[in-house]
Amino acid sequence: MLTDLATSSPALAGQTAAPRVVVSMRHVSKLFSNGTLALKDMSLDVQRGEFLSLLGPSGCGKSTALRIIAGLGAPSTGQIDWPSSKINSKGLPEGDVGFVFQEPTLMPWQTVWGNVYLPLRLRGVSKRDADPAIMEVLASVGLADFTKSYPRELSGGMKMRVSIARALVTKPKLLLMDEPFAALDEITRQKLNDDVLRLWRETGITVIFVTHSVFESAFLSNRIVVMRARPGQVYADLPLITSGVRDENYRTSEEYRATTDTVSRALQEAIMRGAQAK
Ligand SMILES: Nc1ncnc2c1ncn2[C@@H]1O[C@H](COP(=O)(O)OP(=O)(O)OP(=O)(O)O)[C@@H](O)[C@H]1O
Repeated sequence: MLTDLATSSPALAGQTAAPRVVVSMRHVSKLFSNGTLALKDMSLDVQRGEFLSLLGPSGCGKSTALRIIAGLGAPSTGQIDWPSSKINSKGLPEGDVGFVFQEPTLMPWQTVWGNVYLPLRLRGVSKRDADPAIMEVLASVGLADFTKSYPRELSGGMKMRVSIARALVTKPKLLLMDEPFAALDEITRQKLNDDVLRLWRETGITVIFVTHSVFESAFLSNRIVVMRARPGQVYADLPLITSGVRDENYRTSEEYRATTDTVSRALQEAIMRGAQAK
């Protein structure tokens, strides 16, 4: 029998309430000052507990959409709504959003502990009070034994784990990830995919994950939003159903292969539409 991955998540199993919208893009367009229309009339409701991938060709506006959701850029027209969050004076849900970029952007002069402390320090939390949360999140990403290490002593994958821990230490409701594993080798990438999926299941956090990779999006997501370019828009919105846990066996299953076929086709169509609009 087919089961939605979200309902097989222990963190979500007890949540019987109707899905709630965490963030909503309403007719968002973005025209940059150089005349590039990066997004045109993009609307998207992200439901609580979803693992949603934004997939699309280079330049279709994935990062622009994510940055607008994060408040790192304003829409030219349209708006972002946070129906289930308290909003601060800047129109943002204070403390409710974590961001992981493609580059880990760690402070080289700080230890792993010090880097993960940053968001709590900015909120005025003392080192002593912050320590339990930092140790917990570092354990959850497998770095409990590296608290005193400096970034230069870590591998690329470990640096990315620090970046994820830093984004999670404030326990945000929504985690935004912009091609976080694109620069990593395939084995490290698969391991981090497993870890992110486990963290998602354990915490019930909502994730928006930007990627170019059909395989990565099909492995991780329970919803894939395929974007087309020129202008950036939603081309297809694909709910993903899986019969069980997404693990090593799933990677080689017929079900995964069929899913990647479907997603690849949608992406090819989206690319063709973008090319026709050139
Ligand atoms: N600050 C900016 N000023 C002008 N144009 C920009 C700016 N940022 C992005 N763009 C343009 O907007 C379009 C969308 O860019 P964006 O980075 O959002 O795409 P993307 O889908 O994330 O691409 P990629 O997958 O290659 O990272 C591109 O044409 C890009 O050149």
